[in-house]
Order: sequence, then structure tokens, then C-alpha cells
Amino acid sequence: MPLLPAPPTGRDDVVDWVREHLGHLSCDEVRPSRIRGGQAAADAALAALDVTGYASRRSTVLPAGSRGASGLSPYIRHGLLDLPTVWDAVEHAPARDRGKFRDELLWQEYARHLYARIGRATAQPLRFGPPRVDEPWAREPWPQEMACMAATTAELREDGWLVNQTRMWLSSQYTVRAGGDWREGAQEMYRHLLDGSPAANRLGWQWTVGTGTGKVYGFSRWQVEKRAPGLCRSCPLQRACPVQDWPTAQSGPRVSAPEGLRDGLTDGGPVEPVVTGGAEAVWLTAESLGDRDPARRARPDLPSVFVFDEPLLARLRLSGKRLVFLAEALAELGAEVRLGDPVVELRGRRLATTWTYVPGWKVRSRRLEVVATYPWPWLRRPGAGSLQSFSAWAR
Ligand SMILES: Cc1cc2nc3c(=O)[nH]c(=O)nc-3n(C[C@H](O)[C@H](O)[C@H](O)COP(=O)(O)OP(=O)(O)OC[C@H]3O[C@@H](n4cnc5c(N)ncnc54)[C@H](O)[C@@H]3O)c2cc1C
Repeated sequence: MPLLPAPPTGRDDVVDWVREHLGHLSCDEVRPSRIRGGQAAADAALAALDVTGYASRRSTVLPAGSRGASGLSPYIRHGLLDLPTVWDAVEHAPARDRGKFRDELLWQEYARHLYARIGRATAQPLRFGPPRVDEPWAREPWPQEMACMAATTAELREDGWLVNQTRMWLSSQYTVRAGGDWREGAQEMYRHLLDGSPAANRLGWQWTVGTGTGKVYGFSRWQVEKRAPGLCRSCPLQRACPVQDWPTAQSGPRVSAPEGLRDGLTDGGPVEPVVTGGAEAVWLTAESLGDRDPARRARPDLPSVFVFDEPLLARLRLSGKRLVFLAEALAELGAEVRLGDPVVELRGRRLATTWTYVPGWKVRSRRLEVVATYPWPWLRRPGAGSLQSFSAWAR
């Protein structure tokens, strides 16, 4: 049944809708996150954004009420908030906080440029081999009793969101200490994160495990005591802490960089709309599910259509809360929602769409009748410079 009934707007109803129509594609029981999907929730989060104190509190883990992180990432990931809009929203913030926050937005932009340039090669080590771990943990990546890991994984599974600090704890513990394959760890984290994107997720892992930088991020008790004071006191292993000392693993040897990392043109899509014919529908993608989607804005007269890519989702096995988040956005947009292979579902329709930096979009759009392509809202237009490191790119 490729055309699905319209997703309902009420929370319980949308969860039931996802269970019924997409439940067979999720890796867990379909439940909602505390973080709601949809433009109204994104706009409310942006309106409440206050980055005062961000520079000093960005890495706070506990108490949760003292965190400086904005929590905007799920909305940014799915284009409900574009980076230029978020950039402008902190214009009047204190200079140090504004600078630090905007730096993080630039990390997001860098991840997208990298993905646009080298695509699936972001799943290969960028510059160095994976860390060499002398004694990989044999059975599990950490003992179940470790309070820091238990709290982090519970939040990931319940909310589908983590502050940057605990993402680094988890990835470092998994790979730098336990010797787990970073790509498997990244994939499992990606399944649950509402903001999960191949671009930023792989970059985050490459940065933590040292394949991107040649320097591993070492996770130890020190960070837990500093960023989540009190957590160790509740830990059954507080007197036998497995991460008491710094890990000894170093990053692996230098590897040859994927083609295009050092230089090469990045396809940033059109600068102006490219219209070759009359469109009959706006094709929405997971990159751009907001009511400010450029194609939707240009053609408000047209119906919008979104396809849950069944073959892709069957491979990815995302958590049900991610599917709920997407369905909430679609319900608000009043989009026609289909399930199947997008190339099959959209065949024969003349489409208007927003260009995206995702390799899978390019492959599919070439096989569809796209008659109007609208520019991606870059914060900085991609160029031809080195993408070897964030600082080289930022310069
Ligand atoms: C192992 C690992 C995996 C990660 N996976 C993802 C992912 O799948 N998707 C994702 O969007 N981010 C990912 N990040 C980056 C970062 O952790 C999150 O973007 C951030 O924690 C989201 O919370 P926030 O919105 O409160 O961020 P804030 O600190 O409030 O920052 C504002 C925005 O800047 C961007 N941003 C912040 N830090 C980074 C960063 N290091 N890299 C890229 N963008 C950043 C995000 O869009 C974020 O919403 C990962 C980081 C690591 C270490």
C-alpha cells in the first residue's frame, strides 16, 4: 500500500500511525521521544533560544537543568531550522557565547561540506587508522553497572538525543577503550539520535577516535566528575572504576586520504532556482522537512509529497522515536505520504524540490522527473579548499 493515510496531528495518534505503517521498519518498540517533531516545536525551541553562558556550559552533562546545549540539533538536521536562521538568532548574545555557538554551527556546515565533497567515503578513516587497543574488552564494551554509561545509553534510547560531551564518552569508551569498530558504534548511535546524520555523526566519531585528527579523545573518570558531579557517587563501581585512568590507546598510522579531501570542487547545488518545466508537486526529503523548505516556499500552490524510503529504512533499522519525529513534521505540513522506493513512488510526476548535499538524493533525483530545483540554504557556500581539518576549512 504505497500511499499511506495522512499522519494525524495528535501525539498518541501519530505514534499509533507509525506503529501501524512503519513499525516493521524500526529496531525497537515505537515510542515517542520527549522531543517533539514539527515546525511549531522547532519555532518554539528557536524562540526560547538563549545562549547566555553557552561557552562555559556547553559541555555540562548533569544536572540536566544546567546544560548550556541548545537542543536544536533534531530541527537543524531535518531542515526545520536552517543554519543561517539559527546564526542570525544569536546576533545579540554576549560576544563569547555567540562566538562559541556560531563555531558549532560552522562544525555542522563543515560536516555537510565534507559529505557533499567525499560522500560515502566519510565512512572510511579520513587520515589515520583506527586506534590500536592493547587489550580489547572481550565480551562487552563496558560493564553494565557503570553509572556514566548506563545514564548515557538510557538517555540515548529514551530521548534520542545527547549532549556533545556524552556522545564523546560513548564513542571513546566503545572504540578507544574497548576496541570496538567505530563504524558499528556510529551506526548504532545513528539509529537512535533524532539528529542522526551520516555527515555529522561520522565526523563526530572520526574526531573522537582519532581517525580524523591522529589524536584520540580519551574518556576517563575525570570528565565524569567534572561534567556530571555526583554521578560517580551513585555508581556501584565507584571504588573499582574501569575508567579511573586515562586510556593508553593511540591512533593508528597515517592512511591515504579519500579522494577530494585535500582539494577538489564541492558540488553545492544551484545558486539560483533551475526551472525547466511546470511542476505538479513538491518532493520533500528528510533534509528539508520544514515549512520554509525553499521549494515549498517558491511553490506554495503545489501539494507536497514525501516518501518513506522502505528499502533504505529496512537496511537502516532506525529507532521508532525517529520515525515518530519525522511523522510529526509531515503531519504538520499536510504532506502526501507514501511508503516504498521513491523512484517508483514518484515516477511520472513532474517535481519541484530543494537541492541537497546527500549522495542518495542525487542518485534518486537523476532518475526522477525533477523540473525545478531550488538552492540549498548554505551558511557558507562550498568551495574548493582543503577539508582535511575544521580549522583548514574554516580559514
Ligand atoms: C560521536 C559524535 C556523534 C555525533 N553525531 C551527530 C549527529 O548524528 N548529528 C548531529 O547533528 N550532530 C552530531 N554530533 C555533533 C554534536 O554532538 C551535536 O550536534 C550536538 O550535541 C547537538 O546538540 P545541540 O543542538 O544542543 O548543540 P549545540 O551545542 O547547542 O550547538 C548548536 C548546533 O550546532 C551544531 N553542532 C554542535 N556541535 C557540533 C559538532 N561537533 N559537529 C557538528 N555540528 C555541531 C548542531 O547543529 C547543533 O544543533 C556528534 C558528535 C559526536 C562527538
